[in-house]
Amino acid sequence: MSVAIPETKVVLKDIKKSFTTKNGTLQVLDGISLEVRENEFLVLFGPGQCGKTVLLNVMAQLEEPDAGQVIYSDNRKVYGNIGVVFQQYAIYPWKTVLENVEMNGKFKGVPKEKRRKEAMEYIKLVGLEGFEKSYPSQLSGGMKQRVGIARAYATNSDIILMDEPFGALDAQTRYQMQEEILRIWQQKKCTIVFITNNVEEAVTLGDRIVLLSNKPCQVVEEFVPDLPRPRNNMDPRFLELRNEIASKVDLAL
Ligand SMILES: Nc1ncnc2c1ncn2[C@@H]1O[C@H](COP(=O)(O)OP(=O)(O)OP(=O)(O)O)[C@@H](O)[C@H]1O
Repeated sequence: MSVAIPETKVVLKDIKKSFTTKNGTLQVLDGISLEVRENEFLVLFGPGQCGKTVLLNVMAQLEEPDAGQVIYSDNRKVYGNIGVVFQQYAIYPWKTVLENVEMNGKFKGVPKEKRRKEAMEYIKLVGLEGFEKSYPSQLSGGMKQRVGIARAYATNSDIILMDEPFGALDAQTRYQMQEEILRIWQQKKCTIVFITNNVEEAVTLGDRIVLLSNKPCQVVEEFVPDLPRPRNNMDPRFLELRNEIASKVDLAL
């Protein structure tokens, strides 16, 4: 029996990035190399301020690295062709849910009828059916982030980058959204690169967890949880892995 080997979607090769600040040069990324595979849920986990957002911006080609390469398997032009979900919702307050979700299609000149139909599908996928005409101010934090997820999916990208998307939510909503993102990803498979500084979230979500060190940020170790989904955070194996990773973060600090 042949086993399908997942295709590599993105390769990061020895990425370095520094900034010039009033206190001198701040080396943020210091030689990051990793591979992102087709349809995996990859978690990048590291302490606060270690450089996760900078790394994601480099992957999204919003930021130019000083050295190293970001290579997409299909040589794509990334801008506008990759879905990104940000921590602070980043949705337009003066636009409705539907208008926010169809925004990318509008920029790309997709005919109105087609982009509306697609946007409605994604609104349904994220559980916001019935709220198409609502404005962000009428939505809870979790619902706003559902809009962000639907908008990212509506780019029709096979890769979605998520920068601590649940970081601003209260604990209860955060748990609920973790279940939701897994349901959405299992229903509509794509590659997700998910940033978090929460170890429990990392173990709940990741097919693979890449532990990053504090600045200057490097890859410390990779973990592949051998835990069935849905994962139970009271399972002794879950706790063991969570503790192992957490102990290595302390070392990294
Ligand atoms: N444009 C910039 N100019 C100067 N310093 C920057 C710039 N962008 C990021 N930094 C610095 O790079 C470091 C890493 O920032 P980054 O936002 O990537 O951290 P993070 O790991 O995402 O943090 P958090 O988990 O708190 O969101 C920080 O010290 C930040 O101040």
